Order: sequence, then C-alpha cells, then structure tokens
Amino acid sequence: MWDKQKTVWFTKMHGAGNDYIYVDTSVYEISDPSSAALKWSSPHTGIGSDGLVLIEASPVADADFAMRIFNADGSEAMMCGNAARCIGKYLYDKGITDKTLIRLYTPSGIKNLLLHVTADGKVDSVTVDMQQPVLCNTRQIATPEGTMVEGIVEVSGVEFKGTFVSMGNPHFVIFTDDVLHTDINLYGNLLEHSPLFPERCNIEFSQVMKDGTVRTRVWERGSGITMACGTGACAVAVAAALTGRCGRESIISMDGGRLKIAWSEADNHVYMTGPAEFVFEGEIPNI
Ligand SMILES: N[C@@H](CCC[C@H](N)C(=O)O)C(=O)O
Repeated sequence: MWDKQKTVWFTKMHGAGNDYIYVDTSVYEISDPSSAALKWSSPHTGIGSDGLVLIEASPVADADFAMRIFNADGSEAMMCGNAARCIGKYLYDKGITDKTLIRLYTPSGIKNLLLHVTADGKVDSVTVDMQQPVLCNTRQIATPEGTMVEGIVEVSGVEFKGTFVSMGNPHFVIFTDDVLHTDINLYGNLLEHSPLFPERCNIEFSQVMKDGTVRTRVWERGSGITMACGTGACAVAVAAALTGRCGRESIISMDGGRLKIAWSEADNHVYMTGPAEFVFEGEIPNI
C-alpha cells in the first residue's frame, strides 16, 4: 500500500467530454500543480486528461470556493467553463455544500454557478454566469486596437477569417463552410503559437448548420484538441451573434456534447448551461 501522506486522492470528471483531474486542496496539498498537471495528464504514463483542476478555499469572503486550472502542458489558465460546472457537481454530490447557488472564485473573477438538481438529489447540469465577453485586449491580441472581428490571418499559406473574444482567456473563432474536414490539428497548433497572440490562444473552428446549431471543433491552448471547451463555446456564441450568424441564444455542438449559450442583452453576461459527469476516482503518488 502507498503511504497515505505521499498520495493524492483524485476524481476524474468531464463536461461534454472535456476531462480534467480534480483534487480538493483542503485535503491534499499539491506543491507543484504545474508539474502535476503535466505528469498526470499523460494518457500513457499518468491518469490521462486535458489538465488538472484544484478545488480550493476561497481567498475572498464573498465567494464560497475557488478554482485553479492547469492545462495538460502545465500552463495555468484564467478560466475553464467546463471545469466550473464539474466543480458545482463535485461540491454538491459529495455533500461538501448544500447550496445550489455557488460563488466560485477564479483568476478571472467570481462566477455564479446555478446547480440543476434531479429528483434523486444529484446535479445533472449547471448554468454558469460567465460574465461579460471582452472584445478588446491588447495583451491577448497583437493588433493596434487589441480587437479583431472577421479579420484575415494567414498561416502556412492558408487564410482564415476570425474573431477574437476573451472570456477571461483568449479565443479566436473561425467560421468555415466545412468544419468536419478542416485540419484543426495543423492549423489549431499553428494559430495557437502565432505572434498575433502574445499569450497564445484557444482556437475554435465553427460552422452554422442547417438546423441553426453551431458545430464546433476545438484546439485548446496548452492541451491541443479537446472534445469541448466551455469558454470556447461562449466565445463562439458571441462571435456568431456579433457577425449576424446567430441570435443571442445558441446551441454549440462540439465533439463531446452540446452547450446552451445565452448572451443576455440585459446585462451583457454570457450564461452557459451544460452537463457535468463523474468518470472515476483513484489514488496517485503526490508530485
Ligand atoms: N477547457 C476549458 C478552458 C481551459 C483553459 C484553456 N485551454 C486556456 O489555456 O485558456 C473550458 O472549458 O473553458
């Protein structure tokens, strides 16, 4: 048996297929989360995941808990929409809180989570107030104005038209006529590392389908292709509304599932609703 002091109990969860390892740091201290994310995310020599999420005590009085998110390459991100929903389920289903409205502190501000609980007392979906999208950020996009709406970007001799949207973290949304045949592995990787994005970037390739849903495939900064991205879905919904492709409410359909996004005219906040699921739990040597 492993020495308890040297091991960490983890929970693997996913939100629309975007899978992370969750650790409650009120029980287990992770001294080097960046190295832990890199090591444990490996599908062959670790647990396998898109990254590591720490559930922490809130550093401020007006939030209930806090979240930190590390990509599979060990880089820390400002926000993760799918992880926010999973944290809501983790806290409620494990009896850590009985609140159905949780205030979650993140590096990009406090997010309100509204838990939808079924008759058998389990959370099956969560609505997150993702706050206001930011269309201008000179740190995240290297244009003179710090904005880009339907701008042309060339990578490896191919031109893409894209829109920059920050949901705390940076996103570049590209609408295409054939999303299923776009080489997102090649172009996502090149765009992530383009000098246009000084902090690198998450890239979404999207297509509005006949039924009005927005089929989206995701290349995430620091993790590569993922089955879904919550902040990415919000960015796609905002870009689609901004460019007249959709209204203020849309369904973003990604490889691992669908998210419902509403960009409110009343408060300019983006509300994301979607599932959260447990996968398995286990014990791993601490870093
Ligand atoms: N999958 C997440 C976003 C995770 C962070 C992202 N890769 C970044 O570096 O900004 C989501 O669901 O929002």
